[in-house]
This record gives sequence, C-alpha cells and structure tokens, in this order.
Amino acid sequence: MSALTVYPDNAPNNGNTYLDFSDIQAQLEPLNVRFERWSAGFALPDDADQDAILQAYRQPIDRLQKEYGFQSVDVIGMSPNHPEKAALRQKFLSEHIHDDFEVRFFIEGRGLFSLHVDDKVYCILCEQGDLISVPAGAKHWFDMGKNPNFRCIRLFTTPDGWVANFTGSNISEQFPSFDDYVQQIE
Ligand SMILES: CSCCC(=O)/C(O)=C/O
Ligand SMILES: [Fe+2]
Ligand code: NI
Repeated sequence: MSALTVYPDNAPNNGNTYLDFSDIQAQLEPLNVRFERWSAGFALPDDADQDAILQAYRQPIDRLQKEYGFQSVDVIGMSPNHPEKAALRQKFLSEHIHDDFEVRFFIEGRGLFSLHVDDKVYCILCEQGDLISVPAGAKHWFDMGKNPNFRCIRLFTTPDGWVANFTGSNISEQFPSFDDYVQQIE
C-alpha cells in the first residue's frame, strides 16, 4: 500500500498520514511532485538485466522521455541477500539535492522517499507501480530498509545520471526509517 505522512520538520512524532491515492496526490501536487500509479504488469525474471527491463518498459519510458526530454535512464535495484545492501542503503540515507528533475518508477518492491520542503517533511512509501518525481533542488533522502527489495527505473534530465549534493543536515536520522514506517502503517 502506498502511503504519505506529512510532519512538521521539527516534530517527527506528529504526522498526518494519507493512504488514499488521490489524497496523496493532492498533498504532493502543490510541491510539484508527480505521483502516479502505472501498470507494472510485467513478470520479469529475477535475473532480468537492465537492457531487458528497459526493453519491457520501452513504451512508458519513451512517453516520459518525450514529455520531459530525459537524457539518461538506468535501473537500480536491491535484494535482501545482496552483500552490498548496507553500503547502497547508506548512499541515499542523508539529506541531499539534485540539480536536475528526476523521475523514479518502481517496477517491483518498495522504498521510502522523504522530501523536506519548507518547514515540512513528506515521507512517501512508494510501492510497485508507483511513479514519483523529485523536483530539481528539492531536499530529500531515500531509505530502502535493512532488507531491501525493490527495482526502480530512474530517468534523469542530465546525461550524467545520479549526482547528489549533500546538505550536511542530519534531519533524516530524526524521521522514520523504512522499517519503522512500514511497521507504523501496517
Ligand atoms: C529509488 S531510486 C534510488 C534512490 C535515488 O535514485 C535517489 O535519487 C534518492 O534520492
Ligand atoms: Fe534523488
Ligand atoms: Ni536523491
């Protein structure tokens, strides 16, 4: 189930949670965050490589590339038994920004995006089929959890792919981790 909790950025215990998809969209729209449910209706084998995944999702990727002029695309994923899971998780855990506008499409599994906009934090649990955009310059972090299980298509408006500028803030440590958030809403 997709979910959103909106917190004051100084009150991580005082959030409002939205579970209805259109309520989530309505909360995110003023931030220029696009949140959509796409059909991820392909049963891809676990060992499908990046090319096979991009081929399977050619049509929706082409549509997005035309709409936004994306210049690069990749597939990122993690599984619970991957030896590098802790290192990859750590990479996205601290607050950062990107200079470019980005889109993420969860073809499998789930993960927690948290956006810090003005004086609020928006924790968004994305699941299979969810498409989320992160506006250029929006402060955010991403937690895949202790036992990550997801695959995601990422579209970038620069040819360089994923480039992050870390803000130096430790705010992400004060807000729910993926595992705590899932426990809270389930
Ligand atoms: C869910 S895609 C992996 C994380 C990522 O690309 C990103 O930009 C996190 O902030
Ligand atoms: Fe990002
Ligand atoms: Ni990021």
